[in-house]
Amino acid sequence: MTDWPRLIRDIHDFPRPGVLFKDIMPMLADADAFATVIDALAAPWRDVPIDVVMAIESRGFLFGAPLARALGTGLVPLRKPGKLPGPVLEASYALEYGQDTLQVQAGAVAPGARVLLVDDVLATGGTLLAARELALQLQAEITGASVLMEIAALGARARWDGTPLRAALVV
Ligand SMILES: O=P(O)(O)OC[C@H]1O[C@H](OP(=O)(O)OP(=O)(O)O)[C@H](O)[C@@H]1O
Ligand SMILES: Nc1ncnc2[nH]cnc12
Repeated sequence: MTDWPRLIRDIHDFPRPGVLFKDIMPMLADADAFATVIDALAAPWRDVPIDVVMAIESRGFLFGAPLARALGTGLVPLRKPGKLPGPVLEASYALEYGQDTLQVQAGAVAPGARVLLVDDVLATGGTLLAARELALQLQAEITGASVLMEIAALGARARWDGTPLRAALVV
């Protein structure tokens, strides 16, 4: 099996001074690593009923789409403002190095749909909590969340809602 974590680079002071940025691009470019990572993300959910993967723009799309295929679910993208034709629901949030807003199309899933939230990096958790808020606005049932990498020192897990939160790698 590929030692994929070694393909994630630490970049100091990006995109802002003081941030240690985890650069996943070399890992994505490696065929074995990418395949291993998608398998690892899918493994905890194989026997869990899930209707839809909700993936967060933009790096979350890189994992959400293949994960949805691996699990045989639908895919609902949560997008940055101005990308989705309306009507849309939205949630604004702070992340490790800025502020942003996510949107989802109203009615994107039926009330009660079982949703898995997917992103690449869990840092402060602001982004994932905004995704959760959108799922709740849609009256979805949050089955859990999956991320490639959790930066544990930033404390997101303590802010999470208690549903299963899986990380393929914790640093
Ligand atoms: O846990 P948090 O502190 O909220 O940070 C995590 C988020 O930060 C990055 O997104 P970014 O907004 O940089 O967008 P990108 O995926 O388009 O690069 C990353 O892809 C996560 O979505
Ligand atoms: N330190 C970090 N590295 C990569 N992506 C991030 N998103 C938020 N914080 C991040």
